Amino acid sequence: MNSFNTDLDGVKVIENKVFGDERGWFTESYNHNMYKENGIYTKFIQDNHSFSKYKGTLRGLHLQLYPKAQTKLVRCTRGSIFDVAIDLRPESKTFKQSYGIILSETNQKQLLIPKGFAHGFITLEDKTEVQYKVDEHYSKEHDRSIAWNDRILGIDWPTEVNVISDKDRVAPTLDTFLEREYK
Ligand SMILES: Cc1cn([C@H]2C[C@H](O)[C@@H](COP(=O)(O)OP(=O)(O)O[C@H]3O[C@@H](C)C(=O)[C@@H](O)[C@H]3O)O2)c(=O)[nH]c1=O
Repeated sequence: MNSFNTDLDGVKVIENKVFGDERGWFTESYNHNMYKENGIYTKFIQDNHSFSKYKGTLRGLHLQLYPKAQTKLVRCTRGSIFDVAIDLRPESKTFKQSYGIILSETNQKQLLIPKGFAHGFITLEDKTEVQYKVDEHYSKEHDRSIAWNDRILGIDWPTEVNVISDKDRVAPTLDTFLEREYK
């Protein structure tokens, strides 16, 4: 297993070993001890899986507020996505900065996103599946959405947004979110 730090403290890219043979391939997509050896001590307690029918489906930007904040370990198991982590930790040197990466069925990369970050992705192909582990259960009361096209965040989405949920379409700007939740 290889893990790389990014410019955002705690956000890591993970590449697990893939064993190919004439049948196809095998990989350990998660191994508690191996992740621990790479400094990831998170105890994951829920696995999530989403399927998006069309290219250009945008999910995000989402986070759960404390005390239900979640660490997420994200991978794409069918198709491909542009995945983004946004640092919303007010005390962080990289507050409001984001990190984006392509995760795909082919590259098998994973993105570790710490608590205090928002997360979102756009699908780059039809029929795309995303699976991710979280370390806190879903809580509707703590679940929040921030506008995917917020001007301060200025995320450079690599493809046009075609499909978005009603919740995400009317999500507040970052400023409104911070005013409501962090003051
Ligand atoms: C996230 C989640 C949703 N649900 C339900 C609520 C709702 O009725 C339905 C669809 O939920 P959403 O529209 O929030 O699904 P989605 O837009 O895919 O939400 C996800 O987006 C990505 C970017 C994340 O980072 C995730 O944490 C999560 O917020 O599933 C659960 O029961 N458990 C869960 O853990």
